[in-house]
Amino acid sequence: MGLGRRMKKQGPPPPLDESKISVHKKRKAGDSESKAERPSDKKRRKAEIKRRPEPKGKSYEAADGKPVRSGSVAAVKSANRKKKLSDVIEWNEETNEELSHDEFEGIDAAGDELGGNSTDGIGSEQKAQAFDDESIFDSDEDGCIGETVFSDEDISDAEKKLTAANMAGLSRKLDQQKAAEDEQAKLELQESTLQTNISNDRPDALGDGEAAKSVSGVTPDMQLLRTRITDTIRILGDLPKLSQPDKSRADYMQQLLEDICIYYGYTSFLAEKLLSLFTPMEAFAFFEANETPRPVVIRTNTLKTNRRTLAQALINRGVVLEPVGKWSKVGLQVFESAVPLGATPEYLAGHYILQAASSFLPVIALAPQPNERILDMAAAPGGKTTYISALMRNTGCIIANDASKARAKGLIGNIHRLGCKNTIVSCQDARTVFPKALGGFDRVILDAPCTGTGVISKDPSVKTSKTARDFLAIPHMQKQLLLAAIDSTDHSSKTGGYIVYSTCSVTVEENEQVVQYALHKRPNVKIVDTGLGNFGSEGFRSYMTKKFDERMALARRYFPHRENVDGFFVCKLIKTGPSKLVVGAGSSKERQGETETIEKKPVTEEGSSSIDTDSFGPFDNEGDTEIIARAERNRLRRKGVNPKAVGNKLKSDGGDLNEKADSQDKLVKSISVSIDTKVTKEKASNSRPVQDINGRGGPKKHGISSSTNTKKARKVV
Ligand SMILES: C[S@@+](CC[C@H](N)C(=O)[O-])C[C@H]1O[C@@H](n2cnc3c(N)ncnc32)[C@H](O)[C@@H]1O
Repeated sequence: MGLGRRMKKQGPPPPLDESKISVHKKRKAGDSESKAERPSDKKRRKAEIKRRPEPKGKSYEAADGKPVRSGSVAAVKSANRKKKLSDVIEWNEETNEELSHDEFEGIDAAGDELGGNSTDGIGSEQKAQAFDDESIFDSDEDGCIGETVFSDEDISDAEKKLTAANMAGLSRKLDQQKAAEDEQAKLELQESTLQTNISNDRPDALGDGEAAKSVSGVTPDMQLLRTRITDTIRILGDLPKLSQPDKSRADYMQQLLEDICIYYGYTSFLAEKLLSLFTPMEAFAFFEANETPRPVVIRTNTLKTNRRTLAQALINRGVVLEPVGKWSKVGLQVFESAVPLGATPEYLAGHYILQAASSFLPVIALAPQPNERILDMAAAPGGKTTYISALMRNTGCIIANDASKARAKGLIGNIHRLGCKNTIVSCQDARTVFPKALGGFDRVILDAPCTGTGVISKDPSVKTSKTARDFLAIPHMQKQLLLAAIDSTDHSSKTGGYIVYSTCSVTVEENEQVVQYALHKRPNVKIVDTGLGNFGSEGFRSYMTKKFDERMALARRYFPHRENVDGFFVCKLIKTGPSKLVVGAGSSKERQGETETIEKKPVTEEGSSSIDTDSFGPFDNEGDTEIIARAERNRLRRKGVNPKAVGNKLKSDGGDLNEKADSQDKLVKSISVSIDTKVTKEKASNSRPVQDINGRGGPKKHGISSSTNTKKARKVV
């Protein structure tokens, strides 16, 4: 379905709350947009609170741990919104401080933009630095020096003009929003009058009255079911006062679980897992948020344009949009579009990519620097790869890997469309290839394959398709991938040594537990601040009976009902020493307490190398020829041809294949040499050791000839 049609059908998505509450907008008293939105928000909250009678003096706990008035999801939403408001204001104020003196100052060359300090480090000092970097890396003026930028900051003339042009669309959006809210308030009012079982102080959510019969029928009455869900949540919020004397908390939780499964269509396995992450009231808000689409967001490709120019071009085509929020200077939120966003001339020219807002965050946390070697382990379709490339201004080298051939095609398409020239695509299982064939990266991003519990609004099939087995197999793979990511990182990188782990899932098994496992297996890494400020919530330090590393709070969690973005987890690690591999359990080496270095650190010109040549070579041409000939015989057999009948030809083919392999060798060698030259030139300015794309280089004194490297490159690239 085209985007335009989707939006027409569903109406405009609610804007990212965060974008509505930036300090800038708050301060602008005359801003019609912020003026227009606040009363309607208030009205909705009022309507929500009004329709649910609250027992006097009772309070529930919101996510921030502060008590809120009981009885309404709106109360939790409101409390969370307030928390977010204060968080964002705090963040924005901090950021503004940074911006006030240097946002657009001193930019006289594209590279300078990235030439600042690393965002990375630890603690508050690091945080401040990270904000600095945010303002440096993520700015709009890339490649468009001298032009006014379209940004959230007070470059108001440009923004005013743009907003004026956009005004009609934005007010239409507000009208629609208001109509939707009125409709919702009406529905909720009707719903509250239907609460037949709240005739006294103790709602009978577990009773077998009419309501219970209606919801347990073949076609349950969804309205009553919803009412029972809200009643149960209310009771769970004040069990001593509201519960029936003979019913326990477990009874109510069981009822809630069953009702949620029926109402929203989850398997009880998944509903229980998700329910366990929140208070019942917040869980309800989460399940509700999964029923509505997140805002459509596009990311400006700063390799080709800037946000203001892009916004203007799209507005001229009838697109209603506004900046995504203070935290990004490249995102635009689209409310309405007269044209399909995936087919505009700007899209085809690579001026933007459709990308969920939360998917920007791992890249911001990665904070790539110019001229670095970066590995994107699971890259397709390339939203993050292309963002990294833009932040590096097409310098250095990104290895964009994905195990899926089909998805890699999309990745290649995006890389070409967006004009990324510092990227090499490989299609391998990252668990086996890295760091065996390639290692020593300055930074590694692992946006891991996951169950997708953060993107249920996009893919509702997750509600029923994920089984207990998935929650064993997928975290297992994530753990393997994260260890490979760590082992592929150069701990002695002068500019980096960082790993970012992210998923679009909200479960603990795929997030904190995976990171905890990696911390246990690799004591040479520790968690550092993501540099994402207070946007999002802290990672869990404990879950049920499990306790995690104290620094897990530095990881960030994002939820659809809190930040109005896809559910996401982002954790940043720093590698402090080389990886050691304890050889397989029970092996003689382990018994002797020996360890083996597996990190493929780049070979420096001066010498020191940690390369274990035995583990990946040498390559055997004769052996290869035999394997190729055998494969050919099998292929012929499958086609029904007797290999012996073409025996002689096959022999000569063997020769041909040898020649082919040789000529391929030459070709790859020349590619390798040209990349070598590129990396050498770029690295020279950083006076870093010369490397080839394998992360190695230098003279043969380490026992690796350049042709060996070439063969390895051929295997991977
Ligand atoms: C969450 S998606 C990545 C999205 C991507 N980072 C982006 O921003 O566009 C996860 C990807 O991991 C890939 N994948 C799954 N198993 C893998 C493996 N063992 N090695 C490398 N990639 C893998 C999948 O094909 C999928 O494209």
